[in-house]
Amino acid sequence: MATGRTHRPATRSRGIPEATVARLPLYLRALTALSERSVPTVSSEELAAAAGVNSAKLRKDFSYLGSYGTRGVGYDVEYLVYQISRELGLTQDWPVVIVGIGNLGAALAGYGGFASRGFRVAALIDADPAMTGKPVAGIPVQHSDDLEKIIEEDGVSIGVIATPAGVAQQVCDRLVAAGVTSILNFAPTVLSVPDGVDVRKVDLSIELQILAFHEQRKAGEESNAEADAAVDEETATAVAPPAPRGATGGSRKGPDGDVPAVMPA
Ligand SMILES: NC(=O)c1ccc[n+]([C@@H]2O[C@H](COP(=O)([O-])OP(=O)(O)OC[C@H]3O[C@@H](n4cnc5c(N)ncnc54)[C@H](O)[C@@H]3O)[C@@H](O)[C@H]2O)c1
Repeated sequence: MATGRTHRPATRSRGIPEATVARLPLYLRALTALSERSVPTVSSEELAAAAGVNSAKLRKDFSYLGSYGTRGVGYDVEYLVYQISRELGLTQDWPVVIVGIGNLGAALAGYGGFASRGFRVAALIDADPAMTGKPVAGIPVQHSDDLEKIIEEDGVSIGVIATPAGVAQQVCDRLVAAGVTSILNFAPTVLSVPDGVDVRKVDLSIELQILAFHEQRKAGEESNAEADAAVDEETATAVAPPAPRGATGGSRKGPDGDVPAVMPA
């Protein structure tokens, strides 16, 4: 089994911080939408809002690209699309293999967003012999015995793992040994890779768990607020002086006669 770290240093060789690299796809997505609407320029504030990023952070990020915009005009949308695409290495075609063509792998194979962003699905690989030759999203599935040959022939450097967790490390090791240097891992397990190999992990259940945490906290805040209001109300009732007899609207008739009105909290 391969050993080593799964993370790169915080900055890349060209001095762009990893956090900035992680935001570039967000800018690109927002800019692509503007470009499709033929919007020629955009202010840092507008683009930051569209990308869900703080505008000062955006200006700092763009300074790493050498892009400063024009005062009063903003950034040239088409040029920024080109600059960010170039920085992310999207101006070239990236053949990708997907390993594990079950529910998830098949859905990923059919996802048009890969191709439109320059990621060509070069091969679909699965260990189940019954799937060999069957087309998924128009691509025939190939058997995992041929994994090394497929990677070499297609010059693949990016592999997507959508196998069960128990075999993910073994699949990862084979991908890496065959020359893959970037892995997108959907299996719920931590992969160990040698230096020089990048792993990105996608786990929707972790995202849901984080949302659950926030939901719980919001619910806690609401019930605390309700409890506080109830305590305030009780305190107010306890200290409220009896309403003067005969005060209009300040008393109501109960079965035992006049009942003191509750003071508003
Ligand atoms: N990250 C996420 O958000 C997310 C979401 C859904 C599923 N998953 C994970 O993705 C993986 C796949 O889920 P699924 O629902 O598609 O499962 P699935 O059982 O439908 O598909 C798994 C596929 O992997 C193949 N396979 C098994 N061993 C293999 C090997 N050694 N080499 C190549 N192929 C192999 C199987 O034949 C099968 O076709 C699981 O690990 C699951 O936990 C992750």
